[in-house]
Amino acid sequence: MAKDKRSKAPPPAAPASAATGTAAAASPSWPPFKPSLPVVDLTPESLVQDKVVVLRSFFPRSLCRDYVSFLRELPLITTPGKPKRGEALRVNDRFQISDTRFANRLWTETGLKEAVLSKDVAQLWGGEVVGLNPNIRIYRYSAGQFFDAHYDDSNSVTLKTEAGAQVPVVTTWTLLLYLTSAADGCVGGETVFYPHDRRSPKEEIAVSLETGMLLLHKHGHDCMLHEGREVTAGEKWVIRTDLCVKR
Ligand SMILES: O=C(O)CCC(=O)C(=O)O
Ligand SMILES: [Fe+2]
Repeated sequence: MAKDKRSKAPPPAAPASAATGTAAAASPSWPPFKPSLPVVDLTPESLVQDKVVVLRSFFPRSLCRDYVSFLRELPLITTPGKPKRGEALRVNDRFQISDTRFANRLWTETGLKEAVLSKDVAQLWGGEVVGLNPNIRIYRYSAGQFFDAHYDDSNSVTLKTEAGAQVPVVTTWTLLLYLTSAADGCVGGETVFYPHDRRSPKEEIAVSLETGMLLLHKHGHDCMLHEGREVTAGEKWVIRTDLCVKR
């Protein structure tokens, strides 16, 4: 695919307040992080040098189960089948909310902050990481659903700190937290990267789902072409946000 005709992920939706003309949607009562996190020593593991890093067992299996039961009750919306020009075809059910508190909790109450800022990987992120994008996206892919090949954009965002300060940031890496896998009956759904901008099976790097694994991949101008492969049985559940660095 030519770089100038890059297929992008659909843009983040406007906040609920702008979309509906009402007050921003109430934050869900996300389940507590129990047992307390992290449950394992979170050692970032590089899958593609400087581009893809994973943290295995970031969420224990029991917590993934609690989250899937909870997320199932949220008002997920099935994407319309036909993407706008230049946008990737995404066929899944999705819930999206701007939730600063949950983004802060994921960052500070899980061991993620320490793992991301640890000196072995701290230089990867393209600046000083200050937190996660409050734009939280939940995806459910059932049999037949997928996210076609695309690139993720970098976005400018303002982060609110606990102390009330506003910090201008830019997103640099995508964060995907897988809540299900083959162990839970989900077949397919791998996240597949194409390092040379073409969808070549010979060059693909397919990351299999692992329950509780967190994956980070570089996005913006040198994002790798990637896709969420079709799920053929069971359900793939993902929490998506992004790393934010100071701008
Ligand atoms: O679900 C996946 O494996 C990929 C998701 C993705 O590419 C995205 O959220 O931009
Ligand atoms: Fe993506």
